[in-house]
Amino acid sequence: MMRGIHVPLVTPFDAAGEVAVESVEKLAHRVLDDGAAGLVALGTTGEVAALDPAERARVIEACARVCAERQALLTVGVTGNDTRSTARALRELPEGVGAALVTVPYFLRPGEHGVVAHFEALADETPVPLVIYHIPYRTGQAVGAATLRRLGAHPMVAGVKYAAGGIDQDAVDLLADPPAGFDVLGGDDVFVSPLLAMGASGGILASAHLSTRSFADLVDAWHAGDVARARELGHRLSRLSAALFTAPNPTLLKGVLHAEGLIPTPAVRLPLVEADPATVTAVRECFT
Ligand SMILES: O=C(O)C1=N[C@H](C(=O)O)C[C@H](O)C1
Repeated sequence: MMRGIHVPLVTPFDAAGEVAVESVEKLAHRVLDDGAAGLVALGTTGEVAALDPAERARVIEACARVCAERQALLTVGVTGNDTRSTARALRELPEGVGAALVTVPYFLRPGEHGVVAHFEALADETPVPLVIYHIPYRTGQAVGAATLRRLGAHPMVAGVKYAAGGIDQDAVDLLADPPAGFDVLGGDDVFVSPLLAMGASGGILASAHLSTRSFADLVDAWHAGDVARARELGHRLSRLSAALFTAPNPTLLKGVLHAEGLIPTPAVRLPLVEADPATVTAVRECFT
């Protein structure tokens, strides 16, 4: 269901600090024109925590409009660390949303039994398929291959965005024997190429706002078994991603998109602060 590159869109702000909806739509069309398979709205990259409910609704609406027109999958980030409110947020997702990217409950550290109970409860009542967002360096909660395999057997769990901060033993175990129909998507930009080499279906990558076509080609090359091309693209793109993540995401990405004339301002909301111009220049040198 989730093969290919899914771009977690930034939320651009205009000079008055309001969400620049027109710019969201333009970016969405641009990445889909360049080979992305779908969009992710309200991810970390979209600064979801800094948006109020009305702003979140406008971002989803804009992305849903574009995805409907382009027949692309729209995934929406749903973050929460209690099961009841997360289930409510899933039930309230509007028309046009095709999947939900749901973070492993963060900060609380409920243990893997708690993670299983959380996702099974959500999967039993969600209106759209779930993608588990596994990012232990942000959530504080480990989730092993056996747990992901068990959750992946649920018909409403479509996959995992795998962001363990590297290629760990659980990634190797999971990709050796994933549940049928369960997609493993790279979520750490720098490590997407090795994950694809091991059998991942694609990636949810902020870096794919830039060089979208090359990221899509990277997925295709690994899937087609064109190792020479995949390696060359993988090494090149990992340098771009490494440069892009030398400052907190999406500060640098927004700086670059603004410098390229693709969003009206580089503004981010506190506690994020804008990237300095020298780092923006360093990233631009990686893809020009
Ligand atoms: O918003 C996302 O989805 C992503 N967030 C990650 C992060 O900010 O650490 C990076 C990844 O590329 C996608």
